[in-house]
Amino acid sequence: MSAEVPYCKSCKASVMIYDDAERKWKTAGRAPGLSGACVYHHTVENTFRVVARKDSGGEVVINCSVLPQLKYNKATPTFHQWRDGVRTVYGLNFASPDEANIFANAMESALEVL
Ligand SMILES: CC[C@@H]1C=C[C@H]2CCN(C(=O)[C@@H]3CC[C@H]4C=C[C@]5(CCCN5C(=O)[C@H](Cc5ccccc5Cl)NC(C)=O)C(=O)N43)[C@@H]2C(=O)N1CC(=O)O
Repeated sequence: MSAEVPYCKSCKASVMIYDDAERKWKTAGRAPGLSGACVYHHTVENTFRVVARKDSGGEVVINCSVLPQLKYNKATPTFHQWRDGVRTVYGLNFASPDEANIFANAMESALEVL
């Protein structure tokens, strides 16, 4: 029984990573198409992380800790973003505002209990 449990359902989004050099968003991963993004809660350590996997092939395109100081930015009703430390900026282009809200609620509740 893993101590790590989903904090929300898997949310459909196109996962983007910001390329600082070119100053543009790039689609994360090799396979095209949508991913399932989920916030996981490690119930023993009380830590959280975001894991996103491509629908086709299951490639992991996000695996990042949700640190207490994380700023989650809802840039539009369907495009949310955050910085992982100082390195990477992740953007999630959600398939619908509902999916965006489900994911955002999980992130915001995680940040409240951290
Ligand atoms: C999938 C395409 C995508 C869809 C939607 C729109 C929405 C706006 N938008 C952007 O990329 C906006 C425009 C300016 C650019 C400039 C910089 C960026 C890029 C890197 C981060 N960033 C910040 O503004 C960060 C955010 C932040 C605030 C607070 C906490 C955390 C963070 Cl990460 N603010 C700081 C101060 O760093 C940025 O989001 N930017 C998206 C966009 O145009 N497109 C279409 C395309 O690209 O063709």
